[in-house]
Amino acid sequence: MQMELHTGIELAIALTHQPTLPDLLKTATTQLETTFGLTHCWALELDLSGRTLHCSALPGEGEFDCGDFSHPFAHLLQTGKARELTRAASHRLDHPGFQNLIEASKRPESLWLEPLRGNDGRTLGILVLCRNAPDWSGIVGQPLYLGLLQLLTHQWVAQLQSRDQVWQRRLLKRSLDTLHDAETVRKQSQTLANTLVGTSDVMTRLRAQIVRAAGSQLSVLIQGETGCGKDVVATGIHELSGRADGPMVVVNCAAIPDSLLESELFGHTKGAFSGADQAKEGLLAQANGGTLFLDEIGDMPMALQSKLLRVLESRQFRPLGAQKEQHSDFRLVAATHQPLRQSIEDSNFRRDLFYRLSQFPLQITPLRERLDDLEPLSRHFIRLYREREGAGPSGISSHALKLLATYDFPGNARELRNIVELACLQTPAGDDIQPDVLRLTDVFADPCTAQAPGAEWYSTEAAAGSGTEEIRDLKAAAQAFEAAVIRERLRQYGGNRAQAADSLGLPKRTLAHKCLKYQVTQV
Ligand SMILES: Nc1ncnc2c1ncn2[C@@H]1O[C@H](COP(=O)(O)OP(=O)(O)OP(=O)(O)O)[C@@H](O)[C@H]1O
Repeated sequence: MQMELHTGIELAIALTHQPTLPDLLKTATTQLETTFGLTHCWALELDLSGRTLHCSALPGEGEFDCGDFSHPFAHLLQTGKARELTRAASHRLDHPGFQNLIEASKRPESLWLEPLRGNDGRTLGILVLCRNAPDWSGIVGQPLYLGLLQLLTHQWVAQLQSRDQVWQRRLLKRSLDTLHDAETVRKQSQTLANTLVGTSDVMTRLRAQIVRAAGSQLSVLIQGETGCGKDVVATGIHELSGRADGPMVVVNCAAIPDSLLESELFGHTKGAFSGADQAKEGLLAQANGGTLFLDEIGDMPMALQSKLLRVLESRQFRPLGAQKEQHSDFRLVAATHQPLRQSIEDSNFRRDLFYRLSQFPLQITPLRERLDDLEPLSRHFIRLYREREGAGPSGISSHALKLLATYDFPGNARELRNIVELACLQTPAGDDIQPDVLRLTDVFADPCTAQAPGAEWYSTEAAAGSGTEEIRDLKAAAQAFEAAVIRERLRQYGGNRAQAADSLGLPKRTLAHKCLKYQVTQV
């Protein structure tokens, strides 16, 4: 009796000290084997779904489907009653998993199958006791055996409960993380809304995407029509990123002549080529620790595209004339108004570079497809005008907004800004902009066909000094004049940009950029 008590206490201590359920089951089965002289003891655990019994100690799969009555465990779980299974009976069952268990138990003479339930009523699993003697009454009737089962089920339930708690905690943490993530995105999107204005659904989604892009190190490719805000988006990415304190280096690939673009990007040593009197640090090096924004990437010459691809793979580059490679840690943002997939088809853009650039693609919807943004954008441009000029209209009337909504804005937000600024000039300070001051034809349109009131001030005659009284914004007038000259010259050369550029003393690339900027597309 003393001996039995001693064994019982030792077993109880061992069972209560197991940190996990597998440890508990391993200890319990080993203790049962040694205490009751069993050849084997297996513990089968019912999974969370309640459909499968698992026994990790068994070789092979060790899984039993609770709906499969070709093994005895399904029946046992259904009745909830313990029973003996003789060797003869066990041989008749041809379930492969069960035969595997019999084999691993060295084909014992008798098995005792004990279903286990917790005191909270849930089914926990099954104990399989094996020995080479019939008649289990000497074991399963013993108080030590019954006490052990009670302790085992108690500990088993406790383990499941703590596993549930860990699981619950994990679930809670995951949902808190998601909430926290959503809150960060919401706050940063709100900040971004001060510069990237718009209340349309697409704009709201775009801002959230920008925040996510900013939080990653992925290369971003921004695509969208001219004037739709690609620069604003690129700046937003830089400013919301961890590199905001570093430099943002902007390169307009369309504005720099082909022959200079490579040395501008990579830099050069002194004497690397004729005219290189001084060594010059390239823009790649200058972007170290910050963001490199390659605008109009679609205009990058093919030869340079291969070199850029190599830089993007290693962040290593060699300045022209240099012996050694340099390293620059920059984050790349690229933008284009060109349909790059078409350029790839036309063999003007490298497919591998496209995939490298567009790890995080962002598409900006044209303004005409997000008319909800017209009002907030117009008010934003009026505010900017007032801040710059010190006075201006207080807002814009609903009729004026209705008129704006009828226009399709080929020049997108840039064109809206020009229209609003021109209207600001003609609206008394403190009033609202009215429809009659909205010039809804392209201010850079052909002067010969322009319908807008006052359009004549930017005809080529303006250059001769006549009709300039109405000019209130010299910069806009000068740009309009430039656009008119380019358009005329292109017409003169039948659309041949090389000849038109030559006749104006401009590199072809500069002319191309100006055409883009002023939307000179047809001649
Ligand atoms: N959502 C916006 N909120 C506030 N300003 C905007 C927005 N979109 C564009 N703008 C303004 O419109 C003008 C043109 O924008 P931006 O230069 O970013 O366009 P872009 O797509 O880069 O043009 P391009 O194709 O010519 O390079 C800028 O003055 C910019 O500040």
